[in-house]
Amino acid sequence: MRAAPAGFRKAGHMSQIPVVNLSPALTGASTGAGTGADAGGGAASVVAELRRALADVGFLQVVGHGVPAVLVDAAYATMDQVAALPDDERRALVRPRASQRGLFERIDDQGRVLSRALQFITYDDLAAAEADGAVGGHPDYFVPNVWPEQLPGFRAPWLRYAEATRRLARTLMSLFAMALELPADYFAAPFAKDVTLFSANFYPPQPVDADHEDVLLRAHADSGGLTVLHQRGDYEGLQLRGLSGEWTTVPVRADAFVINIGHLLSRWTNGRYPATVHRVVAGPTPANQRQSIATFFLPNVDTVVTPVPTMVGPEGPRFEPITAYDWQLQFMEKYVLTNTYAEPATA
Ligand SMILES: O=C(O)CCC(=O)C(=O)O
Ligand SMILES: [Fe+2]
Repeated sequence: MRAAPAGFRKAGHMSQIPVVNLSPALTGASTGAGTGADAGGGAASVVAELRRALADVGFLQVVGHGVPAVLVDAAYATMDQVAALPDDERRALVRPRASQRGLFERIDDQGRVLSRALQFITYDDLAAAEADGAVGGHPDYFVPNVWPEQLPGFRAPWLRYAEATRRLARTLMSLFAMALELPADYFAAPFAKDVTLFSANFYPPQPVDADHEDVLLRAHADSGGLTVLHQRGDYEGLQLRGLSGEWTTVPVRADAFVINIGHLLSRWTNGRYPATVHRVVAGPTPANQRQSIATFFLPNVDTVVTPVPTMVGPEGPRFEPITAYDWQLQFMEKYVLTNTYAEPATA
C-alpha cells in the first residue's frame, strides 16, 4: 500500500455531495425552445435542489439526465485505443503550444506521467467556426483540433458524446437561470455558439514510491460556465475542497455526471455560486486506475460576462465585466500552459 497523500484518508464521506434527479425537469418536447427545461411544476423542485447544491457546495451529481449510457461507453472505448497506440504515434498527437487541442501530458519533476488528456473543442477549425458564425472577432481562438486519424472509429463516438453533453449543459444552464430568478433562456444567447472544450483524461497506474506525487491533478477550479464530468475507475480519485478547507471524495457512479461550476458562471452570479476547488489523487495501490471525461461548457468567445442583476446586492458587482475570450486567455496563461494547474486566485 502506498503512503496516503495528505488529506486522502481524511477525505470526508461521499454523502456530502448532493445527488439531483433531473428527470422531472426534462421534457423532450420543450427542446424546440432551445432550453430543454420545462418551467412547469416538475422543474420547480429540481430548481430548488440545484439552487441549494450550487450555493452550498458548488458541486453535485445528476442522475436521470437523459444521456444514454451507450454514448458514454463508446467514448471510453476510444480512449483504450489511444492508450494502445505505439509511443511515437501517441506523441504525434501532442498539442501545439498555446492550445488545448490534442494530447496533453502532465509530468512530474521526475518525468512521470501523472495524467494524459486528449482534448478538442466544438469547432474543428476556423472554417467550421466561420461557417457557424462563431468567430466574433477572435479568429486566433480556433486552433484546429488534433484527431488521431489512424483510428478511423475515433471521431464519430466523440461527436455524439459532445452533442449529448452539450445538450445536457444547455438544460442545466436554463435550470440555473431559473435558480437565479432569471428567465429560463437567459443564458441561451451567450452559449448559442459555445466553444466547449472536451477532455478525455487518463490517469495511468502509478508505482509505489515514497517520493512520488500522490496528487495527480493539482487543486484548481474550472474556467468556464459549468463542467459535466463522467468518471470511471476502481477507486474514488476526485476530491473537492469545502469552504473550511476539508477534502471530500466524489463517489464514482456510472449513471451520474458530476456537475460543477467554473469561474465564468461564478462571476455571472457575482460570486454567489462558488467555482469549487478540486483535485485528483492517486489510488491506494499501484494497480488503481481511473479515467474521466470532462465537458467544459464555454460561452461564445465574444460574450461579455457581467454579474446578473438578480445577484447584485447593495455591495454592487464584485467583478469587472470580461469577455469569455479574454478570460480564457488569462486562464490558459496562468493555469494551463504552465502545466501546473495551480490553484486559482480568488476574485
Ligand atoms: O478527472 C477528474 O475526475 C477531474 C478532472 C478535472 O478536474 C479537470 O480536468 O479539470
Ligand atoms: Fe477540473
